[in-house]
Amino acid sequence: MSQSSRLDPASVERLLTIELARATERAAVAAARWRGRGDEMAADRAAAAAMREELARLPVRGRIVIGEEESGDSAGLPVGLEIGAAAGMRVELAVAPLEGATLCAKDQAGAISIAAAASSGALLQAPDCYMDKIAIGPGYAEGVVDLDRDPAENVRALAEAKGVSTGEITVCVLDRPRHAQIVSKCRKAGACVRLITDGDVAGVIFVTNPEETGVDMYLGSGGAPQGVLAAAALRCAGGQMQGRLVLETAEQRACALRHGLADLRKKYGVADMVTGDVVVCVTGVTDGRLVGGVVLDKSGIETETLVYRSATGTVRRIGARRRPGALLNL
Ligand SMILES: O=P(O)(O)OC[C@H]1O[C@](O)(COP(=O)(O)O)[C@@H](O)[C@@H]1O
Repeated sequence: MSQSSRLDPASVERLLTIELARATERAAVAAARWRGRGDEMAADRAAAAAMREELARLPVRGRIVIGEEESGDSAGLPVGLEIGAAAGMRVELAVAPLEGATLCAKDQAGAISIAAAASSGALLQAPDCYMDKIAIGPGYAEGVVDLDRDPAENVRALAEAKGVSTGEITVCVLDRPRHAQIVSKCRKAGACVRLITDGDVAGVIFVTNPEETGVDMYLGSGGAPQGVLAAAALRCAGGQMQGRLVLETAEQRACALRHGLADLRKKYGVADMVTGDVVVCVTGVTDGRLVGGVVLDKSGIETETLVYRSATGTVRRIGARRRPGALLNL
């Protein structure tokens, strides 16, 4: 009998908090070797291969539901891949071995490695399309902001709920031409807009800790798979999020239907995107407001990882230091 089959699901889930951290740590270290080298693909590939090796050791029967689109790379992490060492509990995995590949390639702040594990059927199988997103942190009444409201109205409602002026609200937005309206409306309402060039998973997660990150609200469209990863973190750390798929092509619509998403205009809340308990790990690749980046030097390798667990709402910050050369067997 394998070890995992002797463990009850709750114990497996607790074990996953550290085992999953190993996977994001290892991917982050692999990606960090490519920081500033201008090669996004190489950084992506290195992170995926490293994460795959570590996920293969998980004491579960895992299946990737959010991952890479079919790349044909045998070391990658495509959607549908069955992975894990044991024949025990079935687990769904959502992964972005390197989220913010451009940030990594340019050695800019905010590149992370992220993975989430949940029980079978718990994660929304978002197709590879955009998602319109709005998110705020914990402690507010449900519905204080809404995806279908004007950005200025959302800024005013959040300021009122927070008991501050709109000038004290900071909205994080991906710096894209498609967001020009959102940016100008938020600014006109008096809010400060923090533009990020990439990495909206971290952008959304910022709202869970406004004291540290300075971000009260996230607005705009980014990847739908990234939306599910961010929702998983919010399921653990608290906060509200709404997301709606932006299905522009017939292929994307067909893919959504194949994944069982019958209502293509549905506004998903956190609990719709992640319906059960989840564990989420985020390791920094480059320095960022959420986590510090990998430190690689003669004396060793340091990583910083945030580990979120929805069952208890625990958020751990794990700093790890390894001997030089310990890279391949973290
Ligand atoms: O660059 P686009 O097309 O606006 O897409 C936005 C998406 O790209 C990212 O900025 C980076 O994603 P990658 O790491 O896959 O390049 C995401 O965080 C975001 O959801």
